[in-house]
Amino acid sequence: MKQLLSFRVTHTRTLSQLRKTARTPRLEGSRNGLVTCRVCKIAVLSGDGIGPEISRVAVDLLKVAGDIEGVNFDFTDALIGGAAIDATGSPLPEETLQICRTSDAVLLAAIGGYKWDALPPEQRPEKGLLNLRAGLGTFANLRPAVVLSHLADASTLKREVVDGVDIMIVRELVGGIYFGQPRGFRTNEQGQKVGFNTMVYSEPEIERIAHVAFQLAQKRQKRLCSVEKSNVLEVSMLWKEVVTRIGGQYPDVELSHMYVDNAAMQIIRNPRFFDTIVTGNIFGDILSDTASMLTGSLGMLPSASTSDDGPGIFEPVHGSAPDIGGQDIANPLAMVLSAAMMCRYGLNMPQVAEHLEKAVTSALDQGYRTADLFSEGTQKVGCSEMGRVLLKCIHQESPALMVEGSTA
Ligand SMILES: NC(=O)C1=CN([C@@H]2O[C@H](COP(=O)(O)OP(=O)(O)OC[C@H]3O[C@@H](n4cnc5c(N)ncnc54)[C@H](O)[C@@H]3O)[C@@H](O)[C@H]2O)C=CC1
Ligand SMILES: CC(C)CC(=O)C(=O)O
Ligand SMILES: [Mg+2]
Repeated sequence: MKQLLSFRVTHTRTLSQLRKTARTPRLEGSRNGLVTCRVCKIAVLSGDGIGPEISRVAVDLLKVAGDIEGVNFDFTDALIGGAAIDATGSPLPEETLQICRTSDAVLLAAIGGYKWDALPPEQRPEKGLLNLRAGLGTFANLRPAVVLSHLADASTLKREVVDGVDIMIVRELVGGIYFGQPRGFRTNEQGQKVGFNTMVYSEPEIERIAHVAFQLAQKRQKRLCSVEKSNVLEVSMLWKEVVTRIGGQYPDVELSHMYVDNAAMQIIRNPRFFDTIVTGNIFGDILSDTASMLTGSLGMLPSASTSDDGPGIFEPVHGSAPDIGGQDIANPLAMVLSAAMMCRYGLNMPQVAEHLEKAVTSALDQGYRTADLFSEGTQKVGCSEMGRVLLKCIHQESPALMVEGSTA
């Protein structure tokens, strides 16, 4: 966790620079003319599957950490994904988008599930998430994959391969093949059904994500690897050309290029080669799930998605895990670390983030593991039990500030 923390501290300034309109929490209440509390409006989108279980843990921790630091989190629950389809017929109701737009940040768990898999593309839960990202313009998705020393043996790869890994994947989030037109189904001349999508990027779209990635790399190890498929795809040829040109403005950053198939292999073969990666929407999606296994579990990877203005979206990298939904066995740590990223980068409240991050470190130090990370010699806990352990850790760190009525 030390490495994760040091990444966070080191990069705070870059990320707040990226968020040109950093959300400034409102001030509320005064005692003898002194401000006593800050108010942060958070849209909570729990979604489907394990979503409600893991977001409950994060919200409970935020309340306690906020109380300790004099921050009043004003949470508004809103529907997205399958839950929204069931309630309203739409995977992203207009009301949800409005709540998100008027919030300081969006804390999202996950969407999707078997129940909705047969729906047409426009009506699926995934469409709700894509439309939310597009609606808020969150083009820069930062997905850190950091191997914590306590968990190096939890990876399916050897400790000597994963020890010390600290990769930042910068994924373009509102363009590429997930959004390109035309898309759909048609019938060809032979009467056969054909499905098609379009992978498209414009120069400005590549330029803005490249700037984000170079600026992040400047604050890290100053090595940026641009991942694409320019040996085959025109869209990737343009990607490489634009990233190379933007690189001229960042002579202190060593830029390399890699085809995505090779990158997937190198992440497994020699992950420490990578410092910062910049890539398009679908490649970043796939490579971040790949990189998650370096850390021991997909349930460990948080993310932050930022725009030029407006609230960011903070969500774990994983999906709704319908295979384990409702069983209280999911790992809530990616969700908790996403909430920490929200506090640190979305709300500029590093002191609140620290409570959450330290609680995660401390719970792992004490040997608590959810099923995905469990091994002999550690203590297996469920999702809500891990939540209680984390709350206890926060209270142990700040005993003098123990909040009346809180349930450690
Ligand atoms: N951002 C989002 O909301 C995303 C949603 N999805 C949706 O989620 C649904 C399931 O997709 P999958 O491909 O199965 O991906 P998934 O990420 O939900 O699950 C993949 C595997 O990882 C496990 N897993 C994931 N998160 C975990 C956690 N926190 N703790 C313990 N184990 C965890 C699952 O049990 C499963 O075995 C689909 O409907 C998909 O479209 C998928 C990815 C992202
Ligand atoms: C639309 C989502 C399901 C895409 C995804 O897997 C992700 O963003 O990680
Ligand atoms: Mg994904």
